[in-house]
Amino acid sequence: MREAVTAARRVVVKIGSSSLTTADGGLDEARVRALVDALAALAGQGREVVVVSSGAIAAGLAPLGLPRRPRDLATQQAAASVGQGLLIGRYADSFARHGLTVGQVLLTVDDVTRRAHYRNAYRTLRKLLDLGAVPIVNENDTVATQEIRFGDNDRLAALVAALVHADLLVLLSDVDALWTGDPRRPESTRITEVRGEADLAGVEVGGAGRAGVGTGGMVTKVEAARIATGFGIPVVLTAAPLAAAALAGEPVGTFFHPVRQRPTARLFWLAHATSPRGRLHLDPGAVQAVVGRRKSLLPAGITAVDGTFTAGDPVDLVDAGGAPVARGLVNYDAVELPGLLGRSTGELAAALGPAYEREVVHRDDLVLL
Ligand SMILES: Nc1ncnc2c1ncn2[C@@H]1O[C@H](COP(=O)(O)OP(=O)(O)O)[C@@H](O)[C@H]1O
Ligand SMILES: N[C@@H](CCC(=O)OP(=O)(O)O)C(=O)O
Repeated sequence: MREAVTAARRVVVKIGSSSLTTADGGLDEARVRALVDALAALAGQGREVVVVSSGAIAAGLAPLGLPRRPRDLATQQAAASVGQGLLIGRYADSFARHGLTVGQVLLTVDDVTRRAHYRNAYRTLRKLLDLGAVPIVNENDTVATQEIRFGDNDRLAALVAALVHADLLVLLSDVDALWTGDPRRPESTRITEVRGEADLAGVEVGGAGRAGVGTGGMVTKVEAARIATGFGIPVVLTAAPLAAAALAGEPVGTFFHPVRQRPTARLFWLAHATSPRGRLHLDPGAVQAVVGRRKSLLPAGITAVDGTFTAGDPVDLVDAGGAPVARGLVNYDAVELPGLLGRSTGELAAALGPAYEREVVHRDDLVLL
């Protein structure tokens, strides 16, 4: 029996497209209902459930007469727009059979990475749970552009788990566990527990199983498990039909133990959840100061700036060879920086005023990569 599972009060359950659709790609009502039965039982025990559900694009294909998952973003967005409504309708009906109400929550990357936004997302999710509703989360595919898109709900689920301070993350897929290699190969074996990085050494994590249905395959699930366990949240990875057994603490699937040693949640967030909006090129002295001595980054050590960002955005700090060495929240807009580069803070304060004495990235807002 897995005690971390049975003791969990707040649980985030992520379900992949491959577990919600039929072989020809339509939404499979029986599967949604079976999953909801397992989740409703959990809610019936007084535990809080947040569902992160994929399947909007898959559910929109048939109604639009599309034979397979489109490659271009605009058609994917159209499919998601049609499919999301059908998907939430299925969940609403299935949960209603158990007397439960669902709330749809569509999130973009910004909603879970920018501080002001994630507080907002947290408040909404918290309120839904307080009111006894089941939040059904998905990425807001219809508005997300390629650059600002997660594209995979595994990572989104890990971030939502961190956001709501979940006690457990369950990743449900069409494969019963993490295997040492492609599960179809005879030499591959099931991995029952992962205690840390060492247990993942040598594991071959491949792409999506059913071509045209799932997106990230095992790569994004293992990454999601790393993110969640880094926040101190245990993870169970298993197949959708084993959801009830997994939630009852039975030793099915793969259990990822939480990693004890962890950076503060905010910096972990910065390293894993944010996409950099630009790059600051550092001279060797600045790399030494930031990486070696954990100092703030000053304008004097920056040689060039790429990207269009505004103050508060995440940016990567790169060395002379262009390799990222750290990520941080920048204190200036991209357009302001070129005029400041190479100048000391004293000189800038004298020329431009005391506001220009501030660091470009403060050391409290920096995480080494
Ligand atoms: N080491 C591995 N262990 C388990 N499954 C793997 C592994 N490598 C690749 N896979 C594939 O990953 C698939 C699950 O990912 P995906 O199709 O994206 O699912 P979902 O739609 O649930 O997110 C499995 O069907 C399996 O074929
Ligand atoms: N947001 C997309 C899902 C993207 C995704 O992560 O899919 P999957 O790999 O099946 O979990 C959708 O609803 O179609």
